[in-house]
Amino acid sequence: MKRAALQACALACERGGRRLFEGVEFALHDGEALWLSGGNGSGKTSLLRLLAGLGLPAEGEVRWRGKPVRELREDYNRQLLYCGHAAGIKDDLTAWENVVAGAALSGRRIGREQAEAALALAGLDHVAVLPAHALSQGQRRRVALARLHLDPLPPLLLLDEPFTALDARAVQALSERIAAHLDGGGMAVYTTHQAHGLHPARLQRLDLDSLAAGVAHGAVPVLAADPVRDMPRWGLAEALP
Ligand SMILES: Nc1ncnc2c1ncn2[C@@H]1O[C@H](COP(=O)(O)OP(=O)(O)OP(=O)(O)O)[C@@H](O)[C@H]1O
Repeated sequence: MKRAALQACALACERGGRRLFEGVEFALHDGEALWLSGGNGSGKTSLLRLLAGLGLPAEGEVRWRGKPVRELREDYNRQLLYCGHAAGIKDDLTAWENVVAGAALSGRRIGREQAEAALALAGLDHVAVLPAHALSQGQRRRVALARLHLDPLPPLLLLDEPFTALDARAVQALSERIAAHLDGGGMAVYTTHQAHGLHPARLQRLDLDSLAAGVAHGAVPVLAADPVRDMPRWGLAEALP
């Protein structure tokens, strides 16, 4: 059987002296997506941060192609793009400078031209030279997500509420970009409370509420025939004008 690219092995997480979850297990292969679900405060962001190597688990470990990520460090960092919940945008930088700075955080050097091209694909070419403090919440979010339009993408996308504050067209563009990444053998782990246009053929779901209630032990495959089970039934097509 093919070896998993990303593996969570009996992960436990504590924040503020409280155990948020334990026994988190999943194996993600090339071309697969994992949807982290759960209510506010269930630990989705905390889990994503562990997967990004931004924190240490209380127990267990994260493995990348069979090796613990704490040993791989920078090598692992180059394999992923983490887009956090908070936009992570610096107010005094322009939109394009923020894209350059965001790429640098993932160890990538890009120039203004590349940053502006990514912004154009995110539908933001008209605000590239504006300082971030002059942008709307949705535009700031799009600036943060513009890194997803840089080629080549690293294999693993870790996306915390990527659809928040985006309008229907931006949700669609982002969904298409992620879908193309998955079709090309990439992977995505994402959290969302929202309806979106992402219907990956190979999707697993890890519900942190069920885990906390002791009714689940790890990620479960979501049937391709019903990929957005338990999501609001209205679809993106209906949301678009
Ligand atoms: N730096 C921190 N120090 C202490 N506690 C924290 C810290 N960060 C998060 N927590 C706590 O950990 C719990 C889980 O937070 P987390 O952000 O992972 O939840 P979440 O599932 O992503 O929530 P949401 O859906 O609201 O974004 C919360 O109770 C939160 O208060």
